[in-house]
Amino acid sequence: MPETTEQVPVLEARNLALHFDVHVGGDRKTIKALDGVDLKLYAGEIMALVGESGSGKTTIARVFSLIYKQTGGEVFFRGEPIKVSPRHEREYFNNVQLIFQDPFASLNSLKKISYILGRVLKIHGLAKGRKDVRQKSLELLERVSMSPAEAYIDRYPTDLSGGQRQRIAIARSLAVSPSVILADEPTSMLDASIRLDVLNLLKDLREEEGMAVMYITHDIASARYLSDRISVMYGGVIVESGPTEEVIANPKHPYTKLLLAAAPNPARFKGSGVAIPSEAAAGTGMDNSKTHGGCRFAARCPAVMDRCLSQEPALLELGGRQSACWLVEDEAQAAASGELVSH
Ligand SMILES: Nc1ncnc2c1ncn2[C@@H]1O[C@H](COP(=O)(O)OP(=O)(O)OP(=O)(O)O)[C@@H](O)[C@H]1O
Repeated sequence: MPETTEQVPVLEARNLALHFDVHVGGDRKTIKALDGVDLKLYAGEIMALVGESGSGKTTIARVFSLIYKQTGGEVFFRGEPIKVSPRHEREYFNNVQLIFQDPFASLNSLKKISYILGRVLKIHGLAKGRKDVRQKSLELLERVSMSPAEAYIDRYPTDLSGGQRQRIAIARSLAVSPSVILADEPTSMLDASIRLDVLNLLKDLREEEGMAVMYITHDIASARYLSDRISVMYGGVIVESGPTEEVIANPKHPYTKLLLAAAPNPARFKGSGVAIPSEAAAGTGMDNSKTHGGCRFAARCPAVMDRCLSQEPALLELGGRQSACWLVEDEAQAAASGELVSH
């Protein structure tokens, strides 16, 4: 959590854009997966990135994991622009690790757990000799509560449940002692009964090892359960961000209000992690290949005003919260002039 506003974020995106040129049935289209994202992740915090399908959440994780190169804007690690060269990448991946959605696809099912963990330890020069590699692999298993570790180390991923596989994937990323984990829907492929275990593991890693976690999800209830801060994405930009409880109790952006209204019970979290039925309850998702004159949420916004159709609101700071909405701009101006505004 930021102790002061001066604290340097461990990861930061400034005006980040990623536009994909695609060909659809002979036509060329530009998909604006990210279209000017401003985002900060601070050391030791859990920040949830929430939004419906196609809003750009995975694309952000992929840019921060150097899988995609942005087409605009900048990304920073500890205040320095992220450099892409073999030497810098290695150092970067010692600090920033990505956990994928699908623990079935991300682990080689033909190899034993001992090989999967030992390989990373050897590649990064973190263990030497068979005994040391095995000992450190056992320690990694204990860190993700796969205990007794001896009972798991000689098994194959196919012998394990989805939740256990995700723990192995997390253990593998912990081998380098990262300071940041990017967790892209880490529980969405798991049985409802074990989702909470994996979320609690991420919580423990933050508590015990001080890691920063960017938790990507559709599910605002699990975001509430896990995170200190929520950033809400819509159509390739952040439309609202702030301390989790404040955002849930008093959402500023009409899109966040719709997400909360569409969630079956935002106070619920029993580990079921049911995704927000946003399309059904809040209209259809945005077509991010179309150009929009004003606010990208205007077509779905119940509070739309004339200027929303022609001018795009910037992400505005208001008392430790941020929101990209003209209503909030009005509120900020009223606050500055001592008026009271109610919506
Ligand atoms: N490699 C690619 N080529 C073309 N378009 C892409 C590519 N990757 C992502 N997109 C598009 O970018 C947009 C954002 O996708 P992204 O996967 O980041 O969304 P998301 O919020 O993570 O959604 P989901 O929750 O469904 O994963 C979507 O319209 C997607 O189709």
